[in-house]
Amino acid sequence: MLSFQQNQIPEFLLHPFLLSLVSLFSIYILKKCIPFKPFSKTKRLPPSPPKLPILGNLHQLRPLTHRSFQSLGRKYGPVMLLHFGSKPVIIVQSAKAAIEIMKTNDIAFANRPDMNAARRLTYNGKDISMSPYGEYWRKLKSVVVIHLLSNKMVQSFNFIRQEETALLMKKIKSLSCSNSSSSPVNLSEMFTSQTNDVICRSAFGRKYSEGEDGKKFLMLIKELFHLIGTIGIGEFIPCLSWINNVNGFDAKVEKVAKELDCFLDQVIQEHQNIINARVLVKNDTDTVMDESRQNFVGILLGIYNDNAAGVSIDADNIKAIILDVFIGGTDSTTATLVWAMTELLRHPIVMNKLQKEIREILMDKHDINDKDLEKMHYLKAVVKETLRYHAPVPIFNREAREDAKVMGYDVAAGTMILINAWAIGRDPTYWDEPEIFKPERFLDSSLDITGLDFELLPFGSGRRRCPAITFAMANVEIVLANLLQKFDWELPHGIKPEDLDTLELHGTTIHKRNPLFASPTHFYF
Ligand code: HEM
Repeated sequence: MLSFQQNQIPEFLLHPFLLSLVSLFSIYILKKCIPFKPFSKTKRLPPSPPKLPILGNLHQLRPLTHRSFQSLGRKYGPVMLLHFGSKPVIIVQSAKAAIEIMKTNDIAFANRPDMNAARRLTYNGKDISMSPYGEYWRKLKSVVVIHLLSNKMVQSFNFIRQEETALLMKKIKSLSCSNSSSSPVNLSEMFTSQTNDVICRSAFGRKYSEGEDGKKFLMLIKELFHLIGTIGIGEFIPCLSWINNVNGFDAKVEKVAKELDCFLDQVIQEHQNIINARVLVKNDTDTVMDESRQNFVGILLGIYNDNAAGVSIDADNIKAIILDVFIGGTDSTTATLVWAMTELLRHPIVMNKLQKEIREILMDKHDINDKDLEKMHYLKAVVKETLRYHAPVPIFNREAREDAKVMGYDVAAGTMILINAWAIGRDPTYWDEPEIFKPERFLDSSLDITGLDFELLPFGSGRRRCPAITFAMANVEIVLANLLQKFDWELPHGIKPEDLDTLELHGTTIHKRNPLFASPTHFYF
């Protein structure tokens, strides 16, 4: 995720020099020009750690924010009030409180916080993830849910997943044959390119991993991730907003936004040209539309050209939706695959049990389809446990549209809400031995990941939940099933399973900090 969650505190904000500088000036500025706006004294506010003037509680956060929140929550409870500079932020870290946000008061909390850089990068919030709740957002989300990511559409992209996974297996096989048996392959790198290729083909109808244009686009997406995950200091401390200008952050946002726009214009124009040319040659609009509507851009252009009442969209909508697909889909899916394989390598008994299930169901069948995956209950349990234990989007955000109450506390309109799905997934109130990776916990359980069970929220819940659960899971499952059917895996250089690191890299999506290497041996069946 969705990487739209602006939860990452920039490192420079935590730099000791800046902290002391800001603290020194803070009392002066506080007296002179910053009228703190506390909620009314008559309101019942959530517990809150002591805060500094100007910085609020920012100095108490570390780059792995989900872990900072969890440890503060142990002291201050599952609903706590922090201040990011002058901005009040409520941190939610229990399933009970999450229900009140995303079920009981879903509409009251259906906005996203408005952040300058993210807004600029998403066509002024014309995308789904940033746009405020309302008619416009509803229209866009229904376009995506009905036309791009419905079960039928996800099924129709099965051939893309199969082809790209087959290529991945071929690559691994050739590396495992050419190398000595102990030579490891970089699974992190391979998952990144498989996921990018599947999303590119679904979105654009072709891959962009080769060729100069494509490489530039993938670089731009990388920069986009970085910028969206970094909050300019001025968002929380308005009197320091000039820093974004001086340090080049604003200019960088502008440059990336323009270059992405240029690239997407080109892609849309190419698609429109194909549609026009085919109309001229065949003069058979229906056939032309059917052929061109096999990828997201084609489908969206079809809606744009039809201009049907109620679902009309403009060119910026198309571009913003496509960006959402990349921002939301690439990093989170890759991270899920890397964490799943990491845990399987750390737990050989689980890996063997999963291999047994997959090989028994498939026998000597090479191509794995959605029907085969349906039968793989242990695989589904492994994926759920991965999403619980390593929620790829550990924190997602909302904003209160009106005054509301959460667990008896008053929350003022405009307050930012951060839901720590990672901490909820490890809460001992709901989970037996939460710090242990144990897929068996899901075998006799009806808990699901679609946002109905609030102790497990990898995709969020309520109106703003992720629209791509089926799309994302289909790719994760097909890759894992193939990897484990076709290869046996071990850790390189005699690393013991318990010594494989699970260090995290901070960001909106939590990746494994060090790339995952593992040694494959081809399994003949
Ligand atoms: C394992 C993969 C993924 C995970 C863990 C994930 C997680 C999330 C989360 C936690 C949210 C916020 C939900 C909320 O606020 O309640 C979200 C929203 C979203 N995701 Fe995903 N996501 C994944 C894959 C994808 C993919 C593949 C796409 C697109 C093809 C996508 C598109 C979106 C969009 C557009 C939103 C915004 C929805 C809205 O604001 O209404 N995600 N995702």
